[in-house]
Order: sequence, then structure tokens, then C-alpha cells
Amino acid sequence: MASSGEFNASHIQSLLSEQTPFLNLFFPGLAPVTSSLWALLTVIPNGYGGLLCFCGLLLVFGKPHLQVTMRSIPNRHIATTIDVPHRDEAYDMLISWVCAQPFAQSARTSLVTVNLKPTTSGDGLIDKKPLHFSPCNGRSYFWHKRNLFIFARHRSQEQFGCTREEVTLSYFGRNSGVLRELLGECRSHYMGLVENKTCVFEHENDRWKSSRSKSKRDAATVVIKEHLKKMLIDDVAEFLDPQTRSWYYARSLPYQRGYLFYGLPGTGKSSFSLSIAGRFDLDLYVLSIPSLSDRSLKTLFAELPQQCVVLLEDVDAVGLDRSQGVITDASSDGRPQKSAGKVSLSTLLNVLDGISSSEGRVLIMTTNHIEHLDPALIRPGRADMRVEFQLADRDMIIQLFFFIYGSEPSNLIQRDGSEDSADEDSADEDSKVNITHNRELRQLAKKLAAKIPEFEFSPAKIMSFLLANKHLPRRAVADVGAWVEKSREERKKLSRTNSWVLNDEDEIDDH
Ligand SMILES: Nc1ncnc2c1ncn2[C@@H]1O[C@H](COP(=O)(O)OP(=O)(O)OP(=O)(O)O)[C@@H](O)[C@H]1O
Repeated sequence: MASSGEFNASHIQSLLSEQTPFLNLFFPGLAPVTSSLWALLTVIPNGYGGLLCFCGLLLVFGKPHLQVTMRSIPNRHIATTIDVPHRDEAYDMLISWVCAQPFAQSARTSLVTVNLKPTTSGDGLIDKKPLHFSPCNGRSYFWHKRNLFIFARHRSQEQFGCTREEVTLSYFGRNSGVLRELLGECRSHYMGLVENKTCVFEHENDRWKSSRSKSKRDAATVVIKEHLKKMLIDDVAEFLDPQTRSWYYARSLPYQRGYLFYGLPGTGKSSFSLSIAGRFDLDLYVLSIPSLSDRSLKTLFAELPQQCVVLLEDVDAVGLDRSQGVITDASSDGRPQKSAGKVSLSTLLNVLDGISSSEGRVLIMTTNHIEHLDPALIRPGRADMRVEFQLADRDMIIQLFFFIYGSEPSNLIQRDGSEDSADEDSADEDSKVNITHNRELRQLAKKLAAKIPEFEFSPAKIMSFLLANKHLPRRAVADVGAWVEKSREERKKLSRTNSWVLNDEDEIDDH
């Protein structure tokens, strides 16, 4: 009579032999390996040993699948998760908070980035190229307010070299309020970082991407005619007033306002747009028409938030033809030229008026060539105000001088000498030095303005000259005559080169 041990061994042996074809089903192509392994198993007399080997094999071959399952169990049944889209500002909020946490410093796989905003340290000094480490390609566990969280981030390379990123935040528990609270904390942290800054968004692959946060630009730092500056700021303030919003809604009018800033390059159109966004604490969304297609323009406009400033640069680069799929546009010299995949006028007009246009939008279009714009683009409703940004006149030159060399209010320049002497009589020693300094600055400013011809140079050009002498106002005044001559020479040379290029192009076209 066979012992029970023998019976069990032979029973298990036969059982296992029956599994071989079944195993081949799971590991196709590995028949030689699996059959010899089973042969090995079947000669093991002890059934438990065989079972152990079976489990071991399962572990070896099924490990990847097992890992995924084990990982997804807590996610599905124990944890609460929030996905954070890569291109949304919520992502910046989360990442900037994560970077500041101790667990981010000790993560085994990190992503290091330079210049993640902002770059100013606590004491107000610029922290040059700070490094930021954030956990990457994996999961990081961290405790926060007695809850265990998982920060998971996976970066992968997509087509055309784009990086795709998936970020999730989970916590072990079923109360989604905990995650929302943490994200609220991330938001407060981020808002603290961007306080007194203007968030600038640019486009990347048809999506908005927060590109940088810039210190708010004070309107006083952009030198344009005072009455124009005041008119524009008052107009935007009035538009953004909640009462105006109700007024628009009551009449079912689209709550939008458009401006056209035109003028030569370097006259402050973009700078003033930035200062408007900063003044009203709005984000700035920058679109450059030459780098867009019809499709991307539509997508980007559809994704604009409710209240923001949209800066549409170089609108003269839009197609001249109103039809879809336009093939002509205006070149910088004004002559139509062939182009492909550019924004057509009809698409631009549609997105400006379309239902996808955001409410409370302040649209600023800029151009160097107002004469090339289709009247439809700049009619009231699309461009409610048209403002010319001019080359520097005497007043602006003096303002630029004080902007660089001192904080003297520009209206002091208008005073006559008698007020100076009255000031001087009542001043103590320290302020006497200041008054003498101010008086000298005023005289230097007037001299400089007398040497630069009005309406010939852009504020940007004069600014760059003054910046080259930023601590030397007297030298600036002494050198300005030579600078004017040199700049004129350069301009002549440039226009000669341009006309050669144009003539050459004409000849090529004729052939
Ligand atoms: N009116 C101005 N007051 C102060 N700074 C100015 C002014 N105009 C230009 N600048 C300076 O010159 C540089 C270029 O100015 P900005 O980009 O605003 O000019 P723009 O008119 O928008 O030029 P473009 O038409 O080429 O886009 C900036 O650094 C800005 O600070």
C-alpha cells in the first residue's frame, strides 16, 4: 500500500504535468524552458516544495504586472487623487510649493531647473540662476499636517521633442477636502511669490504656458505724452469697474475693450501694455501674429481666462485677404508677398468677435504699420481707442533724462529760476546740496534735449544711449552731439543696404 506521502507526491506530480500546456498559454515561445522547469518540479518529492517553486516562478514572471496591481490598489481603494495638468497654472503652484519642501531635496530622482520664477531672494536681491530641485519620474511620499501624501510625476518625450508630463497628487484617505486644502496652500504660496509681479503667458505648441513673472512695470517708467497715459489708464480703469461690467451685462453687450497702439519700433507700445497689466493686477497673454497659424490662434483664444490683458503683437502681419487659407501678407516694406500657414484676416476677426472671446478681456493690438491694417480690424468695437506712440519730443527727452539720472519730478523742469532761489534761502546745508544737484541736472537735461532733434529718435534709442552713460550725466551731454551724427550715419547705411536688397529682389522677380 502506498504511503500518504507517496500518494500526495505522485498526485501533485500528475497535477503539475497537466499544467505544462496551460503554462505555455501564458508564456508562448518559452515552451522549452517551461517544460524543463516543470520536469524539475515534478521530480521534487515534496508537494509543498513544488508549490513554493510555483509561487517563485509566478513572482519572477508576473512581477511587473504584480507591481502595477499593487500600486493601483491604494490609488483605487484607499487614496484620493487629483490630476494636475502640465500646462495649467495650478501646475506651477504645486511645483513651486513642492520645490520648497524638504522631501523634494532628498528625492532620489530629481528634475533640476534654473530660473524657476521668481528669482529674487527674500532680502530683495536677485538670486542669480538659482537651482530648483523637484522630484521627477516617480513617486514621492511625504507627510503634511498628519496626512500621508503621494506626489507622482512622470515625464516622457513626445513627438517633435516635446516633453509630456503627468502630475498627480494623492493622499491616503477618502476626504477630497484634504487635497483641496493642500492645493489651496500651494496657491497661497505661489501668490506670495508672484505678488507685485505680472504673470506673462506665451504660447507653446498651441497652448498657453506661463513664461515668466516680471516685476510690475510702473506706468511712470514709460515715457509717453502725459495726457495720453492718463486717458488710457482712466479708460481701462473705467472698463474694469464692476459697475461697467453690470452695465455691459444689462445690455447684453460683449464685455470687452480693444486698443490699438501704433508707432515706430521702440516707442514703448509693449512696455506700456505690460504696465497696464501690472497696474490692474491682470495677467498678460502675449500673441505674436507672425508666429501663429489660423488653428493656433483659434485654440489660444478659446483658452483665455475671464479677465486678462491680451497683447496681440504685429497685427500688420495678418493676411491681407479676408478669405480663409490666405496666401498673401504684408512684408515689412509694405509690399504684398507670398506666405503660407499665416493667420488670415477673417480668422482674426472671428476670434475677436467670436463667442469664445473671454469676458472682461482687455485687448491691445500693436503695429508699426497702421497704414497696412484693414479698416475692419480697427473699427470701434475691435479697437475702441487708437493711440499713436511717437518718437521722442523735447519733453520726452527730458523725462528720459530724469528717469535715468534722478527721481526729480518732470514738472520741476517747467519751473523758473526764482522758485529755485526761494527754495535755496530756506534750505539747510544737506538740502542745499540737493538743490544744487537738482539745478545742475535740470540744466543738463535742457542741454541734452537741445542737442537731440525732436521726433527723430525713439525713446528706446535714447534710453540705450543714456544707459551707456548711466552714472555720467555730464559726459552724456558732452557726447550726445557725436552720438546723433553717428546714429544718422548708421541709419543712412541701413537704408542703403535695404534698398540694395529690394532692388536685387525686384530683379529676381523680373526674371
Ligand atoms: N516710451 C518709452 N519710455 C520708456 N522706455 C521705453 C519707451 N519706449 C521704449 N522704451 C524701452 O525700449 C525697449 C523697447 O520698448 P518696447 O518693446 O516697449 O517698444 P515697442 O514700441 O513695443 O517696440 P516694437 O514695435 O518693436 O515692438 C524697452 O526696454 C523699453 O523699456
